[in-house]
Amino acid sequence: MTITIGLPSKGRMKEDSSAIFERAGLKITAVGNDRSYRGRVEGEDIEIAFLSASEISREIGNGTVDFGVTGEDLIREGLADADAKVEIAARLGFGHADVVVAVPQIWLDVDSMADLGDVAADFRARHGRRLAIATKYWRMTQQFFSRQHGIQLYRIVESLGATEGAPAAGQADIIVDITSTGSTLTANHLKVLNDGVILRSEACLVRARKVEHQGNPLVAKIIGAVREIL
Ligand SMILES: Nc1ncnc2c1ncn2[C@@H]1O[C@H](COP(=O)(O)OP(=O)(O)OP(=O)(O)O)[C@@H](O)[C@H]1O
Ligand SMILES: O=P(O)(O)OC[C@H]1O[C@H](OP(=O)(O)OP(=O)(O)O)[C@H](O)[C@@H]1O
Repeated sequence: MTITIGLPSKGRMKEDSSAIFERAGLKITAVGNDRSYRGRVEGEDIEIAFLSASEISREIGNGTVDFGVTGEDLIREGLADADAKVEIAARLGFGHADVVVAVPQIWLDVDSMADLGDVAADFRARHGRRLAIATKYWRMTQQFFSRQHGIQLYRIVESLGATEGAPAAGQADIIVDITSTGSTLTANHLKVLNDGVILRSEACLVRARKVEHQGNPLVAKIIGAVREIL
């Protein structure tokens, strides 16, 4: 059985992902010319599909690829019931970023999710509408606010980019977004709530849970080889 691995074809995870496999002794060669989105691992029955980090999460979820390297945030956001569909086989130590709840710095008496719950509860009475949260992480936001913190009175405003600018632009009151150095949040006068880290994400080797993987020596070899160099 040929094993297919999805690796980032572009973006911030591209170089480190391919390098991990090389270091693990799985040397990737492109099939066709340099612009090809298919590759192979030399000497093994392994195909490489070069895809974007978000496509990789989707393709592992539906089992089109057996393994992939992508951010845990994209797995948890992209897939309902992620743990049933995929296994995080290894955390790779790059692509670190936190998915966080951030509010305007001028909200001086809001430092925690409990404080934010109080704000949300009387937001409509004060402002005539629900608290608006700008994010592209709507699944994680709903889980964190509704299930973990019992906050039900809010509205999600889908943001596809420049999310940190949404409060100043009047599109939303607060945001849920990814941060690494924190400089974009600071530049936009936002602060992370002290218990507002939803997920500490990093690049992961992720496996689609498939019955045919059980007892497959190549599957075990890939996981073993990657874990060994971490
Ligand atoms: N500073 C950062 N900002 C955004 N994402 C980051 C950052 N640091 C690490 N990441 C991680 O990188 C991954 C996204 O990478 P990238 O933006 O290259 O993906 P992509 O799917 O190709 O993006 P797009 O399709 O939006 O161009 C996510 O898993 C995210 O957690
Ligand atoms: O905490 P920081 O180090 O400031 O990083 C966080 C920012 O970096 C990313 O945007 P980027 O400009 O890379 O573009 P993208 O949204 O297209 O990935 C991300 O969406 C945040 O806006």
